[in-house]
Amino acid sequence: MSAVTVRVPAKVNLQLGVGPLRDDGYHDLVNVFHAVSLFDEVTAEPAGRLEVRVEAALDARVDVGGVPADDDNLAARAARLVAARLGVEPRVALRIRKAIPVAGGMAGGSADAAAALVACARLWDDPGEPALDRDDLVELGAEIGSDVPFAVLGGTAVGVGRGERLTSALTRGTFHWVFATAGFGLSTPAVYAECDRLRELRGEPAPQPSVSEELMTALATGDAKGLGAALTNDLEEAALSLRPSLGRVLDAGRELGAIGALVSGSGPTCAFLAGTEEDADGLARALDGAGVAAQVHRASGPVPGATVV
Ligand SMILES: C[C@](O)(CO)[C@H](O)COP(=O)(O)OP(=O)(O)OC[C@H]1O[C@@H](n2ccc(N)nc2=O)[C@H](O)[C@@H]1O
Ligand SMILES: Nc1ncnc2c1ncn2[C@@H]1O[C@H](COP(=O)(O)OP(=O)(O)OP(=O)(O)O)[C@@H](O)[C@H]1O
Repeated sequence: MSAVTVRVPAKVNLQLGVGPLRDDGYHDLVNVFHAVSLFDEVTAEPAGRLEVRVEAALDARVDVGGVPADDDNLAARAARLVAARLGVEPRVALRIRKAIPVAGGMAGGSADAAAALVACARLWDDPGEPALDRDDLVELGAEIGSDVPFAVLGGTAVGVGRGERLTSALTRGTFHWVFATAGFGLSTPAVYAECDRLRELRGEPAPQPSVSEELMTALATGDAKGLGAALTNDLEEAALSLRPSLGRVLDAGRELGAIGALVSGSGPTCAFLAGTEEDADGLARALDGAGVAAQVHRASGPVPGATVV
């Protein structure tokens, strides 16, 4: 087989309930993932050895400077895992075209890992009698990072454990989003640590999170207003504590008509829900004009996970 290209979406967390810190350094979560139409592409092509090339997607003003173009890239780790599982050498050139903001809380690195899992399995597995199915790739993804399994699956899903044990959620229709990126990144471990610190400061025991019924009902009935009201993120306070300027971005989105607003995952990207596609277009233009964000993107969800194109 020659080259395989896989398209993979970004995510926003519709509910991020953070429980106690576990002995292994992770937190128990209730993590409602939602895949949105902001895509990276990974092309895998047979080569003499494992190589990684990272570039910004055409028309995307993504700064790829901080993304490793070596073995540390999560996509390279994914290629090695698939090769080990199939008993082949990881002789592949991975070309990553990024449109998902880097270190933005939208799981860009995890998305590339998921795309590489799917692409390398397609390159190396026996098409007649595949050794690895989608579920195996979801499982392999958990060895790379907590967000990787969802990027393989896509759609909307509830993640428990550290976010890697997934169940698809019922949704109706399409939701329209606007994303405001920041000119800086936030480190995921630093944001979780800040969440713990703030809780300790208040003497507040970490709650055991549970899935929001309001959220599930809004998703199942396609109720954008209900969804906007039910969005929650336990990491938001921590992200705002580390970067108070994000508060102004959230306020601007709300004032300009968003029906829901929150920090995406560990931030710093802020996510805004609009009632209709037209509303989202208007909100994106207004937010751009307000000059509070580095970049403003329109997207919709749910969309499928890593898919061969
Ligand atoms: C913030 C989210 O993006 C929301 O989906 C994820 O929880 C983070 O997922 P991720 O980037 O794939 O994170 P991983 O690579 O698995 O873990 C990076 C670090 O984040 C923290 N981490 C992550 C997941 C989790 N359930 N609890 C944690 O405390 C830990 O410090 C961990 O060392
Ligand atoms: N393919 C990749 N794309 C982006 N970053 C990568 C990749 N591989 C490794 N990294 C590293 O991971 C760090 C976090 O990048 P990423 O874009 O995944 O953050 P994020 O979107 O905040 O993740 P999450 O939402 O899962 O917490 C980067 O600073 C970079 O050093």
